[in-house]
Amino acid sequence: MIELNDVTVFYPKSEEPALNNINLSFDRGEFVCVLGPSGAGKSTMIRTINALQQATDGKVIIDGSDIAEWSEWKRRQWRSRTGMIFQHFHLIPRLTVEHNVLTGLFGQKHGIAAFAGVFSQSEKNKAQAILKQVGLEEMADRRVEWLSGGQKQRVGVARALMQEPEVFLGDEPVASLDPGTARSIFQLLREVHERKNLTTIINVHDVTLAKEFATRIIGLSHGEVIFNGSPDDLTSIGLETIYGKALQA
Ligand SMILES: Nc1ncnc2c1ncn2[C@@H]1O[C@H](COP(=O)(O)OP(=O)(O)OP(=O)(O)O)[C@@H](O)[C@H]1O
Repeated sequence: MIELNDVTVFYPKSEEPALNNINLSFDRGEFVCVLGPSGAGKSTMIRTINALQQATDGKVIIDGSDIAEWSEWKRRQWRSRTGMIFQHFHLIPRLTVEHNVLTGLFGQKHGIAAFAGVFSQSEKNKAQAILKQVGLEEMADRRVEWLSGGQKQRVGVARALMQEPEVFLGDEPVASLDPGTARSIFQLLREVHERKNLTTIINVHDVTLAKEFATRIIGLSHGEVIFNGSPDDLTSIGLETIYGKALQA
């Protein structure tokens, strides 16, 4: 379980906190979508959960253990248990699809071995099996730079799966995709989430996708939680509070 207890994050030289006294918990099996306008603190929350950003105040507790007390090695271990998916994919364009997927082992292997493409046959077989799950088995040898945005994000999901994660964190993973492709990526994420019984936390701007796929929605505004409930409970009034303007639920 992931718990944020009274978590506040100030960036250096900022007068306003990026996260302000956040209290949230995330259970295994939850598919949580985080909504909020630009600057609300969504990325900061993901980075704080991933131990990339330290809380200025409060505690981040993973399975009962306080992140602040962890060694850098333990933090890295935690990151290797969390699969990250990004808006701009963060893939290596000139490498093949399969090689990019294998870089998901980066946290578990020696960095140079991972980068130089030194992977065992069993690791390659695993990458192939994962590529099949995300519908890219025919594209293993293709360079990533030749793929469409949706295909690139499937590679991003496959790379995260290579880590055998317990947690999936997405920072606007569909913001660069057209609506149909965005929906198919959410379908894939939800499918993988259910198959692996993950904890999934996705920042998203698209309210319709959040309402369709999330088991719970969190609304952030100015670093504060202003909605935390089921998709059905998110009314147009709730959305107006999150975004500060009238939106249709
Ligand atoms: N590295 C940083 N240094 C200083 N301030 C930062 C830094 N990163 C984010 N901030 C500030 O912290 C606040 C929260 O930013 P954050 O990126 O978490 O919001 P967000 O909801 O993810 O926004 P977006 O939807 O635009 O990605 C903003 O005011 C932002 O300007």
